[in-house]
Amino acid sequence: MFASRGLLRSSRRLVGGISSATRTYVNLSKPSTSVAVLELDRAPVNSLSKEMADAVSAAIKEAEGDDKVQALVLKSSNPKIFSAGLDITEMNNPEVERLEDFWRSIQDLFLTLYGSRLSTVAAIEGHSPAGGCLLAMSCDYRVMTEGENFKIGLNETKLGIAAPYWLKDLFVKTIGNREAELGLGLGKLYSPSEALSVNLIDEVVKNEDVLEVAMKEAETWAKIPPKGRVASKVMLRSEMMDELREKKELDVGWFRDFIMEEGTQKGIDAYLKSLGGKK
Ligand SMILES: CCCCC/C=C\C/C=C\C/C=C/C(=O)SCCNC(=O)CCNC(=O)[C@H](O)C(C)(C)COP(=O)(O)OP(=O)(O)OC[C@H]1O[C@@H](n2cnc3c(N)ncnc32)[C@H](O)[C@@H]1OP(=O)(O)O
Repeated sequence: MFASRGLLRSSRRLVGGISSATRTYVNLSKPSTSVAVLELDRAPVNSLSKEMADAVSAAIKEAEGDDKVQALVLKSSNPKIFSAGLDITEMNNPEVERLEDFWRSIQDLFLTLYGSRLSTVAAIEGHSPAGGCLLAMSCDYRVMTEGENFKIGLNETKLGIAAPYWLKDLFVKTIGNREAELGLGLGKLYSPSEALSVNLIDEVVKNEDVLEVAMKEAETWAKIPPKGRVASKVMLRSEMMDELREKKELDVGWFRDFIMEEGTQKGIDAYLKSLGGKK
């Protein structure tokens, strides 16, 4: 069971020290010996394009490459938006090859974050729909800023699309089957207090406290001896990860066929135009 690929990843290939390394779309820093902070920084809404997904995966691997680092806080440079989810423009009238590569990058990001040897704490600043919720649910602990207008959840059905089976599985694991049926079917977006009540998040805090609370939580996780902690994480997460690894290309095909359908394209186009009322 412990042989699950990905978790307990070798760090030999990876860059060692992290000193406020800044790269496109993400900022990686190490404010304490054992905790790294990965800031999502793709204006205006931290949507996940292929390049953004690749940048986040690379930064997680870089943090893992420092043997002293045991925990990672995932935050946003935007205090009102953690992540608006997948970059919808990637799915709007796409080139097929690019669409498939985009999906592989999203799969890899999920496998990298969900399977990280690091304890991961999401500091959810503001909105976190769909792919944003995926990022948050892939972490070990979730702290969200208060404000009932902020929303988190899986709203895919409202765009005329469906969450892939592995995201559905993650949702069920996080909030249970009945609430997932309601949440997925209705494309429900939860306020912080609602999200807390269904265990989609673990804590609601004041905006100004979110990073401090997340850092404190990360320090707590970082103190747990890693051998047992990582082995426990493998036991809890490897089955889902192994299944996706086996079905990766099948899943790419399902995604491509679903997105390329004329009806899906009409729905995505209409949704994109409604956003901000500008497109
Ligand atoms: C059975 C087979 C299954 C196959 C699987 C198929 C598909 C499922 C795939 C994966 C699951 C995950 C899916 C997703 O993540 S889809 C994305 C869902 N996200 C959303 O619905 C959020 C949309 N955005 C918003 O609601 C708002 O932008 C906000 C986050 C609440 C912020 O609001 P605010 O008022 O501050 O900003 P604007 O709305 O004015 O937006 C500013 C600017 O950004 C553009 N934008 C917003 N979100 C996205 C996005 N996700 N992708 C791309 N672009 C986005 C918006 O259009 C504005 O642009 P403009 O040029 O007009 O300034």
